[in-house]
Amino acid sequence: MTVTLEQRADAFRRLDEAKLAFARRDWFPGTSGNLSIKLSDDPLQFAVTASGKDKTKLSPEDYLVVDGESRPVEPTALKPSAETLIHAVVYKRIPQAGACFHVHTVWNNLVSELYFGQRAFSIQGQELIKGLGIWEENARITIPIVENFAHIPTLAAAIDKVITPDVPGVLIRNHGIYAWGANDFEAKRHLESFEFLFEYHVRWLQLRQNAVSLTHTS
Ligand SMILES: CSC[C@@H](O)[C@@H](O)C(=O)COP(=O)(O)O
Ligand SMILES: [Zn+2]
Repeated sequence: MTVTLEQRADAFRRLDEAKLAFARRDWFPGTSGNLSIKLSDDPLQFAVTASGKDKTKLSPEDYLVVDGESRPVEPTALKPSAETLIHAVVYKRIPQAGACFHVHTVWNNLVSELYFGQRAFSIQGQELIKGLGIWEENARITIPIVENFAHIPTLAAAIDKVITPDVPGVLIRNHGIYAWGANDFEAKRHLESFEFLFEYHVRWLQLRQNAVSLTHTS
């Protein structure tokens, strides 16, 4: 299937929108983060952020199109995100994924470190779990956590082993989250829901700890 110039331009425009929305929340500290939107399945091609850019800004050199091996499909001086291989793994492992977003936040880093021992973080009974597309009564979700291997093929292989269509995300220890969805709208909803759940959980732990300390000092 050939990707048309219109599809490419539409994906770049959607990436601009997602990028600005996340930038407003300070989700791209120090040029971290990367975003992609799938353009075709067979052969796999997706639009992805160029490496090392300031993702709080828009420029004509922000994105490029790559194939399933993370190689640019068009002549370009741009370098794809250093973590493009992870996007490729998500699209190959979860064929229904149409967009994949990665951000580093303090809340996702705290949760990834707190629960790395269990290699997963679970949470139950929160309304925002519905934001992940899970509507059962009192649902519990479990997001896997992988080690932050510096060697990206090793990191991508670790992610490949643990992701499933049951939960649309994976945490990397003291690094960040990858969240995906059928399209950019859904991937953004999933990412925002995860981040709400992480922040809620860490704040709740802090409040509980403060309450315990108060009981012991009074
Ligand atoms: C300087 S932030 C850390 C980066 O190594 C990486 O984790 C990241 O998210 C951004 O890398 P990039 O190559 O710009 O997509
Ligand atoms: Zn990263």
